[in-house]
Amino acid sequence: MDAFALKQSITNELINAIDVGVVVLDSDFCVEVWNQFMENHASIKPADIVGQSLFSHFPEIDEGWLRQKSVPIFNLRSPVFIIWEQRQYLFKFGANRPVTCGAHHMYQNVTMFPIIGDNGEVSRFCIMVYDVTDQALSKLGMSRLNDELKVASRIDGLTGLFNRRYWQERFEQAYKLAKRREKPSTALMLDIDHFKKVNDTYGHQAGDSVIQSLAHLIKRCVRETDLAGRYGGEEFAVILTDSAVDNAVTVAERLRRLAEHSQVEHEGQIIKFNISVGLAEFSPLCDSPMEWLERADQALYQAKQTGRNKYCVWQEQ
Ligand SMILES: Nc1nc2c(ncn2[C@@H]2O[C@H](COP(=O)(O)OP(=O)(O)OP(=O)(O)O)[C@@H](O)[C@H]2O)c(=O)[nH]1
Repeated sequence: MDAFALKQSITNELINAIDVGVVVLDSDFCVEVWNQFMENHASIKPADIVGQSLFSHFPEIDEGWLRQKSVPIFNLRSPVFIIWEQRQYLFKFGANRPVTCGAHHMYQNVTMFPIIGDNGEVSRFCIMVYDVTDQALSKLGMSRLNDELKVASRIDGLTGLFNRRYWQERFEQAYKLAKRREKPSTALMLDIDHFKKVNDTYGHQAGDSVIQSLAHLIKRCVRETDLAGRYGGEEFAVILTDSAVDNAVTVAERLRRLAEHSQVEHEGQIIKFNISVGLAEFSPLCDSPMEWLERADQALYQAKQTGRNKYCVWQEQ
């Protein structure tokens, strides 16, 4: 075997041994080389595809798109890269381990580069297909996990409402928005009356059920665009966006009445509870978000001082 034939034979061996898809196409996208990887994954033998159009075997490949993508290979002699984040795959191959890895198809990174002939012209090009399924799934899994963690870090575990830290973050935005807009918004602070007695009489778990029950009522009464959060143990804060205090008192009264008529069942016992509510409409005179919220808190204090199981609206004096 002469040196050229030896080199040719080694090249063929290598092309078939590597765990990467190798396809050589002429300028009309007819297949010239189809390696073992491609045969294994496409279940098409080289003899059944060489000399034929790639598109006739893979109708799922967008012909116009791939032809357009390959223009720089011929015009500029530059390679082209397609990563799985842009397009999950070029060839629709099944995943190697669909059950254990959880993917329905193989994610691929693809490199296409020109093959320059003896005459210096580019009349064919090579496509290399890399199986990056594991890498893609771990990145996708990681970003899903991050999204879940982000949601979990904002939600109060007991009630499913926003926790205090996230609620405050959103409240600051609501305050800025209220400052810029003409439409009024109203802050509500709610607190369960004599809640210590509920805990002392029925136990802490029963108390938790009461808190959950009130959270459920709040979710029922406010709009999706409103901002509801668990502010402390048995204290909740709600911003009713685009609601003047006249409308907000209707919501507060509905909530108060729902609480008054609700019954929480805990280990065969029926627990009844009441709430007090403080309301304060946004005023441009509030120099900070906390000043606005403190007004609602002062109104809540007044409701507690003047009998509980009622709402009070903040007033200047
Ligand atoms: N079960 C339960 N109790 C809590 C939780 N967080 C705070 N508490 C209890 O809530 C009670 C709040 O009591 P107080 O602040 O004295 O208020 P109150 O008894 O509701 O009285 P008023 O608000 O004045 O009507 C305390 O006993 C806390 O231990 C919680 O997550 N679960």
